[in-house]
Amino acid sequence: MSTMTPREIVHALDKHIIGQEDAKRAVAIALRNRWRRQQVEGDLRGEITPKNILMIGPTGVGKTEIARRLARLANAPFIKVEATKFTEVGYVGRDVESIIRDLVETAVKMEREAAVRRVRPRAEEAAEERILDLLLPAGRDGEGGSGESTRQLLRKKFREGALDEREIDVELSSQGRSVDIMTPPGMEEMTSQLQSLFSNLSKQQRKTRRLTVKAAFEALCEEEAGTLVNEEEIVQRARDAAEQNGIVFVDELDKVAKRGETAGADVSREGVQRDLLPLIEGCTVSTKHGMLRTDHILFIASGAFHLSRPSDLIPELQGRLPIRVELQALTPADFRRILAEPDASLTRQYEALLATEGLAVRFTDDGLDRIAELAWQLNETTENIGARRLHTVMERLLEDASFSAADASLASDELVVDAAYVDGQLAELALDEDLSRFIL
Ligand SMILES: Nc1ncnc2c1ncn2[C@@H]1O[C@H](COP(=O)(O)OP(=O)(O)OP(=O)(O)O)[C@@H](O)[C@H]1O
Repeated sequence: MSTMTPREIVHALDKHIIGQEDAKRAVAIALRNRWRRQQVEGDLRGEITPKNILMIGPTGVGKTEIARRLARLANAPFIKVEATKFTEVGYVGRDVESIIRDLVETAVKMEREAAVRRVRPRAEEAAEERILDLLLPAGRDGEGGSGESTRQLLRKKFREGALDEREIDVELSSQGRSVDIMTPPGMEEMTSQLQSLFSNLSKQQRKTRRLTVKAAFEALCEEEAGTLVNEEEIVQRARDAAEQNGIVFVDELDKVAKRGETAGADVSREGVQRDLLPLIEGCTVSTKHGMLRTDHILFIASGAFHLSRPSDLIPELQGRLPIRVELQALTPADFRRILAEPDASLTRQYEALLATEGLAVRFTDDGLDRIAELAWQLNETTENIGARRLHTVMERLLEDASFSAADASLASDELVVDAAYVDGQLAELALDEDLSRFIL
């Protein structure tokens, strides 16, 4: 459970998301409220339910990003779903309860990774012994002093990496490889039952494989870690994490809101809202890992609400999404900041990628201005896809450099991306509306 204060949370989000202060504040409060609830004693704690959030704003302005980063900060199980992907119960399609099943799966995966990290040192020790056994079969019989000293010598060599490339035969269990089973949508429960049946059947199989010492060590570490972790504990922790900490992001909620003029015409959309309601209000969902209560899961719904309004949602759902935040459309100035400021900003990513080829890319101030302006203009003239436009523009801008960076004959080992370079690469394309629709 995160103990960060709302101010600290917003500060941490600032490292990744430009602007959108209202939305950051809202999610920061929601996260802090979880910690607050844990401090409340007695029955009242169970009564306090999360205040779910409705984010309203055009596409590509950071709605998902804020929720995803929040979940990462809180180390909370997180899933994103699109409301339009679901169909009313009774119709062919995915039913909304699969959201909760997927959330638990995510939580199990997170807990398993954490458990494996915790037992890793012990797993490494055991794997090292098994490697030494394989390299020195005689040592296993305890040949006395000399065997032991050879073992120590090998151990030293192994730790120094001197044996990494040597090949050995190692016996590994083939457990863990899950069988993919296709069942019609809506039958996820059956899939998971069949899957566990098959994985039980394949459990005992062991296979000998020829691997390098390095690869064998990794494989043995995984196998040892598998025996050291406690599956029941993992599942229990995962269920707790999903119930108490889970965050579900429901995108495109506006698309299942009925519009005034077509009221009644689209029963199934309203049906999806009706099905979502119990999850948000708090119900029990049956999952592979047992029954799960949804009362304390935080729901963040989002949508552009261009054609419909939040008031077009069914009243019960409106009541369950009491916190409304509007995200602003991004300006060229925001684009410029998104390019350069976040911790892993696009410019930094390209700099790092091309640096591996010995090419130093430097973005000048006027270069960044120009990229931001171009991307913004393209959103205006073609389709507005928000900050996602920066990805396509940057890819195109640096395509030549990416292609030829590995050439030994490169004239210079520095590439200065200034306004002139940007214009040279993109201006012509950007002016041609038809062409840019396909390429940028
Ligand atoms: N305010 C912002 N600051 C930094 N990066 C942003 C911002 N807005 C969007 N981005 C970047 O743009 C991409 C798309 O944003 P995001 O997924 O949050 O869109 P969205 O608002 O949820 O849209 P949609 O409703 O279509 O899913 C992300 O990769 C993110 O890095």
